[in-house]
Amino acid sequence: MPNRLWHQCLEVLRDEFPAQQFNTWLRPLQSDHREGQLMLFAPNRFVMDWVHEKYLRRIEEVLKDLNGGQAPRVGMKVGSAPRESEPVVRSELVKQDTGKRIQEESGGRVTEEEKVVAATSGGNRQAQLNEYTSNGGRRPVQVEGDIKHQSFLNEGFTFDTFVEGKSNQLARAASMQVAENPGGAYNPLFLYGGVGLGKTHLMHAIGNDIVRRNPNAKVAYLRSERFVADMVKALQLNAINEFKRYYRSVDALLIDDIQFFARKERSQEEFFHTFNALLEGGQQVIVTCDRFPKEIVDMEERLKSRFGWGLTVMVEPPELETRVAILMKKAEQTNVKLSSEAAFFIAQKIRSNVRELEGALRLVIANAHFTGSEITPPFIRESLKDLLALHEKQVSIDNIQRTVAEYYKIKVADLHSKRRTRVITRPRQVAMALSKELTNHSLPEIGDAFGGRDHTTVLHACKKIVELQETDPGIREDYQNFMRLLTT
Ligand SMILES: Nc1ncnc2c1ncn2[C@@H]1O[C@H](COP(=O)(O)OP(=O)(O)OP(=O)(O)O)[C@@H](O)[C@H]1O
Repeated sequence: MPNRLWHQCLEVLRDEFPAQQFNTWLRPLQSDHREGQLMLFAPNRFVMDWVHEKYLRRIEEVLKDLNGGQAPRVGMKVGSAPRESEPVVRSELVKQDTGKRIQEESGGRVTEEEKVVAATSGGNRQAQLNEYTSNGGRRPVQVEGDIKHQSFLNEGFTFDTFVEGKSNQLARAASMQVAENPGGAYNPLFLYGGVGLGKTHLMHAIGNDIVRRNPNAKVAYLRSERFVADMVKALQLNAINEFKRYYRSVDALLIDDIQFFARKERSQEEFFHTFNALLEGGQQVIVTCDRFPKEIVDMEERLKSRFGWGLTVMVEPPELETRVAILMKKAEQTNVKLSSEAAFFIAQKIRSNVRELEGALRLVIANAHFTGSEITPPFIRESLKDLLALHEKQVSIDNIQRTVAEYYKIKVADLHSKRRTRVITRPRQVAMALSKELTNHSLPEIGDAFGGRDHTTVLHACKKIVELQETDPGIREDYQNFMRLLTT
């Protein structure tokens, strides 16, 4: 039966919850609606428990409203929806494979847990938790040769050296869980987000922690290009079976920047089978990417769908306090005294990503060493002169207007015009708020740049956008995208 009801419910929830929460917990759910019962399928036990605890009540309310005041019975299961009832939803919603297909592709063994939760009735939570424990034994690991794959891990990237903030809290917590219990509830773990935000760091931290807990664990870390190169070499040398055996023998496979698999069909195919074999064997897979799985272009649907079976978590750009904390931590690691005033000054100037933030700090420290100076805001301004000039040059009002117009598919001239329809005023307000945040122009200067508007109009726009970011997940997501587009 078509899942129109669930589709409509998702559309409502999409507007109610922040994009990260929606993408992590609600978007991956599949549904099957028949005979007055709506069954929701979660990719794993953890997601099921979380949804059950945090969102189910709201889901039921929305369904009731949408269904003319009559709530369907709602159940939850770990697994995939039967094929014929896959959701007829907007293309970007996750569409996953059926249990039947897994069975065929994984040689007849279904690995998912099929325990049903009486989702509506509150149920006995302890009993539920007890029910979810069976996931098959871990396959004994055989490793080819004596290659020490741990050596690919950067030992400096640990949980201890990773600074927690609102932007990475969930990703860090999930990563720590994976390190504690590899091959367990979050398999695969899919970490995504913009460049230089700590995805690789977290991935290594997991690998390092797995090895610390179990020195015999075989952890393979590699960037996706390396997987491709290894495979090509194996094909040339007629050694593809060894290649397969090797990658299927590890306890944890960590693949960085999976987006580079785009258009590499054979590699995707090979990875798909490796991936299945590992999940089937209870071995951990961790993947990082610069975007949400569904948004990766030129990647096979079945692979993208498989990424969503475990936990998909976004790493966001760090907010000011986290940037300050990161700088303090990095300075401490290099035994450099950095006042909070100095850290704050750098963090305010460099907003793009952590890699740039580190680069700026390195530059300041090196200059301080050479000149024997104290690290003060004027000294920092001088040391980072070129870098800041570059930033200021890049983020001009012009640039903001072009980016915003392109994003919302309107003309730059519309932003200057007197037109007051919603499709124009909202982007105009967003562009004004961005100009205030990212440039040093005054309110009257910004007003001038938007067709000679009064500075109070600019002020109103800035307030409005702050307000909307609190209440409208769509605007919040747009704004974050702009910050990323304009500052990285
Ligand atoms: N929260 C954090 N605490 C401490 N250091 C961090 C944090 N986030 C990022 N870093 C540091 O920033 C640098 C860049 O991080 P990393 O290489 O993990 O980024 P990434 O998200 O994998 O980027 P890319 O997509 O370009 O590979 C690293 O040196 C890392 O240690």
